[in-house]
Amino acid sequence: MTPHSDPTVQPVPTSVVEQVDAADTTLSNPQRAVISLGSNLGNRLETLQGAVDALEDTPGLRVKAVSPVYETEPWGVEPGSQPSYFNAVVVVKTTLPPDSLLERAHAVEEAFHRVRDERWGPRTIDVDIVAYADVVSDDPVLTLPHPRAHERAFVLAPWYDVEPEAQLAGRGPVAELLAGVTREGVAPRVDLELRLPE
Ligand SMILES: Nc1ncnc2c1ncn2[C@@H]1O[C@H](COP(=O)(O)OP(=O)(O)OP(=O)(O)O)[C@@H](O)[C@H]1O
Ligand SMILES: Nc1nc2c(c(=O)[nH]1)N=C(CO)CN2
Repeated sequence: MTPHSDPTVQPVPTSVVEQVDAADTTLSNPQRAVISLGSNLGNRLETLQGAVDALEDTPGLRVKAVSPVYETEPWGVEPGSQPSYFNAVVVVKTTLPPDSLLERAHAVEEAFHRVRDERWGPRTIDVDIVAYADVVSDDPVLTLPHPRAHERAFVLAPWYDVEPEAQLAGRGPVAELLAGVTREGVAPRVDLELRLPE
C-alpha cells in the first residue's frame, strides 16, 4: 500500500507542511544571525565573554565574529541613573530557527541571573536578536529585525566594526544608519577584548 492510499493517515494541514519545510531548509542551510550583548551590572566583561561562550556551546550554532567592546551610556533612561554598559555584537551561523534562537538567548540571560523588572532597567546581561537572515516580522514575541536596533549606536557601531557591508533588513546599510545616529556616549574600549571561542 502506498502512503497516500492508507485511510488511517490524516491529511497534514498546509501550515504544518510549510513549517516543517521551513525547518528542514534551515537545518540543511545555516542562516546568519546578529546578536547584541549588553551588560551594566557585575563584572561586565566576564559576563559578555560568558555569553559569547554559552552561545558557542549551543548545538546548531557557530560564532563567526565577535566585535570590539564598547562602553556606552545607558540609552532610554534618565542620565546618571544607571551604570554604563559594556556592549558588543556577535555574528553567528545557525541551523536553529528564529524562535529557538530566541529561546537560547533567554536561556543565556537566565544563566547569568538576569532579573526582569523595570523596562530598560539595569541588567547583568541582555541578549537581543538584532537580525536573522533577511527575516522581517512584527511578531511582538520576536520582532525582526529588532525594532530599535536601527537607532542604537551601541548596536550599530560594533556591528559595523565586524561587518562594514552589512544591511539591516528593511532599514538599509548599517554604515548609513550609523552615520545617522549620535555616537556620543558610545566609546570603544580598545584596552578590552572578547575572545572568539576556538
Ligand atoms: N528581536 C528581539 N530580540 C530579543 N527579544 C525580543 C525581540 N523581539 C521581541 N522580543 C521580545 O521582547 C521581550 C523583552 O525583551 P527584553 O527584556 O530583552 O527587552 P529590553 O532589553 O528591556 O528592551 P529592548 O527590547 O528595547 O532591548 C522578550 O521577552 C522578547 O520576547
Ligand atoms: N547603552 C545601552 N543602553 C541600553 C541597553 C544597552 O545594551 N546599552 N539596553 C537596553 C535594553 O535592551 C536599554 N538601554
